[in-house]
Amino acid sequence: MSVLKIENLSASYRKNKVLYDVNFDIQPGSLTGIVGPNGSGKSTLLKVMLELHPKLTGKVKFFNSSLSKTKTRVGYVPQRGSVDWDFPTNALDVVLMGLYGKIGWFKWPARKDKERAMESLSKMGMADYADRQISQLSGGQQQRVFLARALVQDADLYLMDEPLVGVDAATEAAIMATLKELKMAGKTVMVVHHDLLTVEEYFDHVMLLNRTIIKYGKTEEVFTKENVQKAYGGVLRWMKEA
Ligand SMILES: Nc1ncnc2c1ncn2[C@@H]1O[C@H](COP(=O)(O)OP(=O)(O)OP(=O)(O)O)[C@@H](O)[C@H]1O
Repeated sequence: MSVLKIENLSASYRKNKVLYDVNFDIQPGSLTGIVGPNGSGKSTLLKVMLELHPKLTGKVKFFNSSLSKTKTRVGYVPQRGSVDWDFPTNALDVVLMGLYGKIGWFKWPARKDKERAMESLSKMGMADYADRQISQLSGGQQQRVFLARALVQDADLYLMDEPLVGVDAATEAAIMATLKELKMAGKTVMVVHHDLLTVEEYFDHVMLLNRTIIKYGKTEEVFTKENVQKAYGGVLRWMKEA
């Protein structure tokens, strides 16, 4: 069973081609770190797959089908900075949005939906903040609310854009524990990640990206000095020698 298969994908912003010849078939049940230098197209890759930005060429298949037919099985955690946090809503409502695919946009959430959303907030240590306006949460708390929203959706594939950026050590540990639980439950998780020092500890698969796939596969096979330097243009000092 294929979870996410990409063929010959390319995309651009106006005339600036930022992704070309992208091909991969994600290992089901894997926890993959998407790693590459700034501007290498990591966020764009997620957005194009999720049809938030148009592709120029290529095929994107979720569960051997289209995104529109599999939407409730795909969870997305966007970059925190890409969201309007002044939007007047509270943490619980943000989490309830994760259920809308299932309960329908114009239906009032039932008590059990609220209970599920509260459970998910509790799991991320955010139950006490359910009624708090999202603009009044710290960055790390906002990130936890996003994770709670993804969890309540109970998707089979999660795409997360830098969930660990700007969070403290406790939040990072809580988020990583959650991602590992998702993996243990048989879910597939892909995470845009910046910290090369934690790649081996956190991810069983790595996708090295620099406008195209430099290498994708098991961490121990792919995350080598040679491949990482290829992805980063050879300017990177290999951290293991430091
Ligand atoms: N909305 C946009 N309009 C025009 N160009 C864009 C836009 N968003 C991204 N780009 C450009 O596309 C390229 C890829 O950007 P993208 O955000 O996908 O990279 P990234 O790997 O996620 O970067 P980072 O690690 O800095 O978050 C960059 O050169 C960027 O400047």
